[in-house]
Amino acid sequence: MPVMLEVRNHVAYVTLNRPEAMNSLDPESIADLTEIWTRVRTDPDIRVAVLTGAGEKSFCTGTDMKKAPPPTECMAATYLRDGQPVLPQMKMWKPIIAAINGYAVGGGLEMALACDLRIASSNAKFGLTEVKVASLAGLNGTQALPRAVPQAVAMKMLLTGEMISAEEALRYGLVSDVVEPSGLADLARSYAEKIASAAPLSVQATKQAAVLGLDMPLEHGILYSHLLWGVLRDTEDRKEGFKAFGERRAPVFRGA
Ligand SMILES: CC(C)(COP(=O)(O)OP(=O)(O)OC[C@H]1O[C@@H](n2cnc3c(N)ncnc32)[C@H](O)[C@@H]1OP(=O)(O)O)[C@@H](O)C(=O)NCCC(=O)NCCSC(=O)/C(=C/c1ccccc1)CC(=O)O
Repeated sequence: MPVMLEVRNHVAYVTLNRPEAMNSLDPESIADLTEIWTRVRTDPDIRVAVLTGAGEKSFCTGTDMKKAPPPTECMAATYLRDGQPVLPQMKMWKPIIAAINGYAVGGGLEMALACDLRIASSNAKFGLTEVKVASLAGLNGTQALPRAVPQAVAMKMLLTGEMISAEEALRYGLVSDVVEPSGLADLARSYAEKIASAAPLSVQATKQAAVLGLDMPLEHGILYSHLLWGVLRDTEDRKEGFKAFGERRAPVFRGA
């Protein structure tokens, strides 16, 4: 399988599984990802996802440039019927953690930018190298990178195609943690299980408030988040959370 899915303890582990091609995205991987993200978004048993690459060299190097098929129709037809590939399926209120285990290049970095948490192994490298192959970081890179790191750094990366190291990515805030390669999967699992043990509706509403709030004036964002708090106020899980606290026991959340 070009992409593997395993669900354990409410966590979906999504692994790009073409290490021999640096986990680049061929048409089969894109088809698998479309199906898998739909499952992650809709399966009530799944509360959070971890996206990573097989092996220790590469998270994902973007489009498989050796297998990209020539277009069979004009771009207008594709764009107006299907929209963008890959990223729209990742749009969901369940959190996604990128566990970046090596190169995150081109569309690979763009997928990582579409995730909510980014953690990396110390050998990871990050680049939007599309200008070097006569293309453009057209998934979200030209928009998301300048919002994720200082603009001067983003412009250098976008215009020169130069890669940065894990240490630089940590310094610029592109990732929150850098660990030895052998510790990456455990760290991803530990964050994912923490998120999965929290109340699912609360986690999703929190992501929605933070993500949508970024594009709102502050006062609107604050008011919107208060409405979301109100949406959660009457949930069974909030009652359970407060009750469990009083009874000094772990809460049992049901997403209701
Ligand atoms: C990452 C590298 C610098 C690593 O170099 P290294 O020397 O360590 O390893 P290699 O020998 O180069 O790689 C091993 C093996 O893997 C194959 N490989 C690696 N990456 C790709 C790839 N992206 N496509 C196909 N094959 C790949 C490599 O050929 C080797 O195979 P072998 O010879 O052993 O058979 C280095 O690999 C590197 O620079 N890779 C390319 C990175 C890159 O340029 N990525 C950008 C691709 S373009 C893109 O992602 C786009 C996304 C997009 C935008 C908008 C809408 C949809 C998608 C743009 C686009 O598609 O136009």
